[in-house]
Amino acid sequence: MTAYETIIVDTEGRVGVITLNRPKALNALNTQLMNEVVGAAKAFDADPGIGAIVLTGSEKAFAAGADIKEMSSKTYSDVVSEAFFGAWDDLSRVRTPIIAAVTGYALGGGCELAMLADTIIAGENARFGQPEINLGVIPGIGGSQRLTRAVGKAKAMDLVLTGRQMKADEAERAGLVSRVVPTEEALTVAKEAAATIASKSLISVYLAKEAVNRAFDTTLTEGVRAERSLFYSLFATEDQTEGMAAFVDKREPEFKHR
Ligand SMILES: CC(C)(O)CC(=O)SCCNC(=O)CCNC(=O)[C@H](O)C(C)(C)COP(=O)(O)OP(=O)(O)OC[C@H]1O[C@@H](n2cnc3c(N)ncnc32)[C@H](O)[C@@H]1OP(=O)(O)O
Repeated sequence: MTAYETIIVDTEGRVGVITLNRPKALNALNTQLMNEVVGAAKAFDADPGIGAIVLTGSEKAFAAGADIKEMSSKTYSDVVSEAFFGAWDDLSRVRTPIIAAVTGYALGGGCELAMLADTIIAGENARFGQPEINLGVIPGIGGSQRLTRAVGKAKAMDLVLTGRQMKADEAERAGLVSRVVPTEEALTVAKEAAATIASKSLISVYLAKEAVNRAFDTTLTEGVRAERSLFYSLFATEDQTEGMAAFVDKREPEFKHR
């Protein structure tokens, strides 16, 4: 069992749960927390017993951004030589689907961390924003890119340039979050969605995630070609045989993840 100081790690069946746990600092993302979250996510990803990951915070704050107190004294040479925030990029290489259950503040790096997940389920009290402009900087964990892809240029410019906060209902209309639910239900709904994903064939889940992500970094023609190739490859798996046989036999499939 790995001991963590800034997160709580748990499993429920085939679902891994990572809870940010720096309540006094509204889950501000310091270097230790970054390394712990990334380490826990990678450990879940390496575990074939885990089929989906839920990432969450507290009711008041998913995360109020990068730790401004840690960041405030850094110089240009510090951030370059440390490759500051670089470890967060590892989350985008996790193949196991990650669902962010967001309640409260998801600001700056908090919003960027939620967007590093594959989908976001928000409580009604969630507040999203990229307020870095108020600190004399800009987003640094992919916010200018992922937010723009999620909500389009007009709203991304609005949020990044004004630093204003966006409520959950606006975030849902804009396409940033997949569902808004009562605040106290957000974690439960996220865990249920994760359990549903974890009940599928892990191989098809990996390839489904890869196919959707292709849409963000290639042309439509190349993306459709990549999807077709991934689709064909699934006909080499036992789970495709089982999944289709189960439908024909009118029974539930028993996936073996191979
Ligand atoms: C990663 C990059 C490059 O994209 C950059 C960033 O992420 S920059 C950070 C962006 N986030 C912010 O600018 C939000 C900063 N926080 C706030 O504006 C407020 O805390 C709030 C609106 C989220 C909540 O306000 P309130 O309820 O009044 O609580 P506070 O008293 O302000 O906060 C409680 C406690 O938490 C500490 N805190 C909050 N946010 C951070 C943070 N981002 N970094 C470090 N510490 C944070 C705050 O200082 C308070 O602690 P004490 O000072 O009382 O010990």
